[in-house]
Amino acid sequence: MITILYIDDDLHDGELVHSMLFGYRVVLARNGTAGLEAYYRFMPDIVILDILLPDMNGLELLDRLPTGCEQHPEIIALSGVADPGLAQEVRRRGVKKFLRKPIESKILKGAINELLRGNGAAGHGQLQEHPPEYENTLNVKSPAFASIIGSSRIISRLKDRAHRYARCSFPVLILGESGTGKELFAKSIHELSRRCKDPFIVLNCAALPDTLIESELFGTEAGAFTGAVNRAGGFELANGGTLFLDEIGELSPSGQAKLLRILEEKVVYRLGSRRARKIDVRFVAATNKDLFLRAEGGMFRKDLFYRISGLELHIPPLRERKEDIEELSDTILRKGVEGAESNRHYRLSAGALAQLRAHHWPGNVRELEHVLHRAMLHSDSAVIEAAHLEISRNGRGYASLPMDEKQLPLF
Ligand SMILES: Nc1ncnc2c1ncn2[C@@H]1O[C@H](COP(=O)(O)OP(=O)(O)OP(=O)(O)O)[C@@H](O)[C@H]1O
Repeated sequence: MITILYIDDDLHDGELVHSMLFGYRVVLARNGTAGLEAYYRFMPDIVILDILLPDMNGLELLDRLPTGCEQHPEIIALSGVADPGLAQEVRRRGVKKFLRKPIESKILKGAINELLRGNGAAGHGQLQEHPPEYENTLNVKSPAFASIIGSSRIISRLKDRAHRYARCSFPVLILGESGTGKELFAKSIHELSRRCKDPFIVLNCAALPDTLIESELFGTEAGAFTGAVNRAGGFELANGGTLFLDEIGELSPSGQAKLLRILEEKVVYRLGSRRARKIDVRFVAATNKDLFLRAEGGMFRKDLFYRISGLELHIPPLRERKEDIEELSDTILRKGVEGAESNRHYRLSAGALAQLRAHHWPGNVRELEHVLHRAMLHSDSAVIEAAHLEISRNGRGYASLPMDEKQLPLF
C-alpha cells in the first residue's frame, strides 16, 4: 500500500488530508521532529510537508532528510503564502510540487498521482477519484520472500516494511524472540536490495567467544597475536553486500566501540593492522533481547544502539499470529524430514491442527519445525495425529520421548 507522510501542525488540515486520501496509508506528524522520526519508521512513498512548522523550518527538514536512500520519496511542499523566493528554495532541494494552502482535494490527488507515476506525461493533470494500485511499488509476493511462509496481516506488513527498507542502505535492527524468522527477513532485505548480487554474510555473536568475535568481524593481520594469519573479517567479506550480525547484544564492549567506528567512518582495520580498508556494507543486526533496556542499563553502548536502530523490524512471536500455523505446518510437512527417505504426503488431522493452534510456541517457528519433524518420524501413516505431536503442556514445548518409544521403527 502507498504510504504518505503528512507533516503539519494544523490538526484540522491533517484530518482533512487524511479523509481526502482515503485508500492510502496516511501517517500524520505534527512537527518536524516527529516527521523525521515517522520518516525513518514508515519509509513513505510521498512526503507532504508544510513549510511552516513549529519546531523547525520546512527547508531545514528537507535538508535533514537522508541522502543514503537509493529511492527517495517524492515530496510535496505546502505553504499558505505566495513567496517566489521560497518556491525557488524548495525547488532547489529537488521538490517537484509546491502547492498553496488551503489544500484542494483534486489538486492534491492529482499531484500525488503524477509523482507516483514517476512524473510521466500519462498521469499529468488526470485527477483520479480512486487511488490506483501501483504493483511495482511494493510487492510482498516477490521471490525474495519465497522462504517466508505466512499470509497473516502481521507477516504481510513485515514484508511490506522489509521491501521499503531494502530501498536504502541504512542499518536495520531486527527484533524478535528466537526462532521467529529474523534471519529470513534479513536475507530478504538483502535479496530485494541493489546489493543482492553481492555477498550476504552471517555472523552470530552469541556463538563466538569474545576474542573471536572481533577477529571474525574485522579480520586479522599476521602477527596480531600468536598464530594470527592475514585474513579478511565479515565486513570485508560482505563488501558491496550485507553483513548480518545475529545476537548483536552479545558483542563485547571493545567490539561495540569498533563497530561504531566502522559505521561512522566506513573503513575497517584488521586486528593488528593500522591500514584502513574502505568498505561499502549494509549492516543488519538482530537480537532477541531488549537492546533498548540493555543500552539504558549500560550493558550496550547507547550511541551504537541509536546508530543501528534507525530502521527497526519487530517480528511478533508465532503465538500472536496463529493464523499462520496451518500454512507453515503444510510447508514443513511437504518438505519432510531431511535425510529421511519417504514419499508420503503428510497432512495434519483436525485434532493435531487444533493442538498446534492451542500451543504457546516459546520456540516459535523453529519449535514448530522440530515438533513436526518428530511427528513425521513417529507417524506410521501419512496422517499426523495429535498424539504424534508430543507437545509438552508445561509450555516449554520440547517433550522428551517416553522410554518405550525410543526405538521407534521409523519408515
Ligand atoms: N515465516 C517463516 N516461514 C518459514 N520458515 C520460517 C519462518 N520463520 C521462521 N522460519 C524457520 O524457523 C527457523 C528459525 O528461523 P530464523 O533462524 O530466521 O529465526 P531467528 O529469529 O533468526 O532465530 P534465532 O534468534 O534463534 O537466531 C528456520 O528454520 C526458518 O526457516
